[in-house]
Amino acid sequence: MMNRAAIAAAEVILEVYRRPVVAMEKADGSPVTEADQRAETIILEYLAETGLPVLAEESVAAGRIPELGARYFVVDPLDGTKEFLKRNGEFTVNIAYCEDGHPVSGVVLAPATGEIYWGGPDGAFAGRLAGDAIEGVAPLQVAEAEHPLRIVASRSHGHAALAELCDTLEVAEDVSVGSSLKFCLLAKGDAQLYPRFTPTSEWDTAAGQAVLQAAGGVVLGMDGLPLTCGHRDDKFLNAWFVAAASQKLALRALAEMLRFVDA
Ligand SMILES: Nc1ncnc2c1ncn2[C@@H]1O[C@H](COP(=O)(O)O)[C@@H](OP(=O)(O)O)[C@H]1O
Ligand SMILES: [Mg+2]
Repeated sequence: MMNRAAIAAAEVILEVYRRPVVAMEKADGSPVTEADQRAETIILEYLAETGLPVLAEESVAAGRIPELGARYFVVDPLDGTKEFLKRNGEFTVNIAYCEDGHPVSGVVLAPATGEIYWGGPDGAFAGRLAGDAIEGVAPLQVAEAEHPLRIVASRSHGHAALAELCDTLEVAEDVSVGSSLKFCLLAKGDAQLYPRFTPTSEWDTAAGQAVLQAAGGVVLGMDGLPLTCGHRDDKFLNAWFVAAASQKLALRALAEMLRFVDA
């Protein structure tokens, strides 16, 4: 059902993507487009069948914050709006299902390329959209190889500490990519580490986290525990985190990242 909702949202996003796009500015200064809003409306229609609350980026921006119980969805209808506006294809539809604050399952779909990644208790999978169908479905599994280490980072939100971390951890290659596709690169074994030094919201990470966890990876906050959702008092913002192919690698990176906290 989450996959169907994401596919329907992707169709609307592509329709907008094919014509000249006009960006508006949200209250927090970040860009939003007609695609973000229309995609979210469609996803909410699909998820309404479940009767569960939905924490969704554009609804929250408009002041519609649901009362979250133990089970709810977290939605970013268009993650990587900056990449969407740059027309580089690196934007995604994200839907996660959470229980007791933990992302349990999720889907990340890149409309421009048709790549779809999903994961949950039954494992993690990737495929490619062919109309409404998904073809070439294959299981996802992280690749833990620690040397050479491949690191992924935000294309639009870098941080000075990243260069130093790359030196310390003997990183072979660093790849920049927009949006939650970074989690998917780890899930499919193309990279091992995604350290995030700049803020994100829960809807930017929940679906990618579910996919990565289902593929054998981890997403840890600075306390060394898996990231959790539903933090209304923090305005649903995540602090720094690290996503990695293994717990061991995540903890090694965290030890380095802690040196930069408040630096
Ligand atoms: N200061 C900030 N506070 C909260 N989230 C931020 C932020 N700066 C960037 N982000 C988030 O980072 C996302 C993009 O990630 P990346 O830089 O890895 O591509 C954006 O998603 P949207 O495009 O959905 O707004 C946005 O939510
Ligand atoms: Mg986002």
